[in-house]
Amino acid sequence: MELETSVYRPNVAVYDSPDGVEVRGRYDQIFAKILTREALSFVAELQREFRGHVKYAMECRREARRRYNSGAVPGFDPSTKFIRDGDWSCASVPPAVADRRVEITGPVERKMIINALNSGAKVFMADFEDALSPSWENLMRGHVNLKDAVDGSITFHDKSRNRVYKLNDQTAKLFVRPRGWHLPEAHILIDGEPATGCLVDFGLYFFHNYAKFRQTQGSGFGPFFYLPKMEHSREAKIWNSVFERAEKMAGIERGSIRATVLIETLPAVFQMNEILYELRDHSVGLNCGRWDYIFSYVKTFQAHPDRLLPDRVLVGMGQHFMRSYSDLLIRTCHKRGVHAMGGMAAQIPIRDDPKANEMALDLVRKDKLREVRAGHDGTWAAHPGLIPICMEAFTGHMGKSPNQIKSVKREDAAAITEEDLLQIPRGVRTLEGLRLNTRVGIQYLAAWLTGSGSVPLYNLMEDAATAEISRVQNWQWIRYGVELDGDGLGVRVSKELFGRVVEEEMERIEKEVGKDKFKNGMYKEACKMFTKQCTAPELDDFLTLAVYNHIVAHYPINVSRL
Ligand SMILES: CC(=O)SCCNC(=O)CCNC(=O)[C@H](O)C(C)(C)COP(=O)(O)OP(=O)(O)OC[C@H]1O[C@@H](n2cnc3c(N)ncnc32)[C@H](O)[C@@H]1OP(=O)(O)O
Ligand SMILES: O=CC(=O)O
Ligand SMILES: [Mg+2]
Repeated sequence: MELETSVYRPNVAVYDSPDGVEVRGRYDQIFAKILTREALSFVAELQREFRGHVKYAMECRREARRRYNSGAVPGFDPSTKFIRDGDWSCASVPPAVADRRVEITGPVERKMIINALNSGAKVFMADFEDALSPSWENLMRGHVNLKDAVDGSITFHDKSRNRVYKLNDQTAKLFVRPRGWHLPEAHILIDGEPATGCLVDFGLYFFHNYAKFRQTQGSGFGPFFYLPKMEHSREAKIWNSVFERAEKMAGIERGSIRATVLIETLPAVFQMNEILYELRDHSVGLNCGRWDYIFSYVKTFQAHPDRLLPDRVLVGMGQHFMRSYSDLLIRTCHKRGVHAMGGMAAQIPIRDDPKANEMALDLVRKDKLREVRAGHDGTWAAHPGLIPICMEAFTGHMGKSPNQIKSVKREDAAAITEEDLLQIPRGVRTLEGLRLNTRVGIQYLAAWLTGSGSVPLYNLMEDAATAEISRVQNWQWIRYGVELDGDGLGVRVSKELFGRVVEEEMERIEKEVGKDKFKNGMYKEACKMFTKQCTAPELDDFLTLAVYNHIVAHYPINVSRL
């Protein structure tokens, strides 16, 4: 089916919502097929059952933050040592997803979904998180797209190129990543309060797709999910209960739903066993979400001026704290019988410069070889053009084995300590680092405000996680007036210096994107927001949460009911 959303006609119809549920987003007949009374009732049930738990978990995050801000550092929890030391395993891996050597990721856009499913990757992670700007239109179209993808009818007609896209006979297995616990969905009010974004994402997707998915993709299992940005196992416990609730509603076996948790916050690295334990009936492993992890390192240590990061480009997987995290993740997953997934190299193909392209591909190749040799069972690709390289690295090492869960134990990683996981990254800080953060942060935010959650910038993939690093690093450097020691000039970062950098980088952006795009895009608004966040006395928790209201579009309702 081709997706054609209706032309907006104000106030002609409203969604058929159950009691206590108010949909404030634009009405569209196509969206109404997703926002059915039954599906909304399911979302409302989830919201009512779990909102107290979610609020408590968010309060615990704030409490932990207060402790870190008073000088504490995260570490292993003595009270859950029995879980770390215990002899237990997760449920066995469903055959449909035993082989996950290359997974492609991307936002839930129609053409991207078709391209990703056809890409030759084993898995496609359809993203409502880092790669999506969660506007009402993006979210609802995303659900329509996923439903069409799961039932196999999805097509897309690119009119400018007169090209029709449809699914191949063989496609990647679909995983869906709902938003993190922290993000509200302001277009759906439940009992007068914005719904929890991830419960909307999960609830709508699950409700409409579980039956078909299990039949066609999961060989009796599924649906499959990726779970982002958790900080503690109590958050995994909520997800486990959500899954059990959904399985009960659907009348399917407990343990049908499976999820891979991204370890992408610093506190969560100390909770990997505990997270797997909570989800042991529903787990298919952990993934190294390296970009959010770096962001989280800065956020966790926002009040620790002795733990400043060097230039963003220097914080890679070669840093001791990053390597330790990846090694410990592999050991933990394999001990518990599940996949240890690698992460995303940020390089993407460079079409107009063969030499630069070869260098970019070589960086990806090296990153993937490092991952597979370390024992990872699979990895992420940001772009279809990277899949052959990722495949080659993983297949070259693993051969026909679907994964390395049983063959690579990494017992040596048992010796990794809290100090290893927290070791301060090494490297210099430069004015160019400050400039690049500023240029990337502003352009990313401008894209996000106008509906794109992942964009190519300076030949790299940028999304919410990578842009967060730019924001918090600028904040940290300004807050502590750090010396730019890589320039040899002894310059310290100040609000004044940052102000000049912003002005100059805005001029550069205008030159690079052209006057028209600069005028019609939201660069000036993005600049204001980004500057405010970088110079705020208190660090905002999330870039996207702080500016979310700018993409909320409430439509008046109740004029007539169809
Ligand atoms: C830190 C993290 O969370 S990582 C996970 C979240 N981030 C992501 O998922 C980012 C995914 N990647 C992307 O969004 C894109 O690759 C971008 C934005 C970086 C670059 O996209 P583009 O500028 O469209 O790339 P480009 O023009 O080279 O695309 C060429 C073709 O590949 C397709 N393509 C590019 N990336 C993807 C993808 N990830 N999935 C499916 N198709 C893709 C394009 O749709 C285009 O298709 P077409 O030839 O049929 O028109
Ligand atoms: O979600 C992935 C990350 O690196 O962040
Ligand atoms: Mg992430």
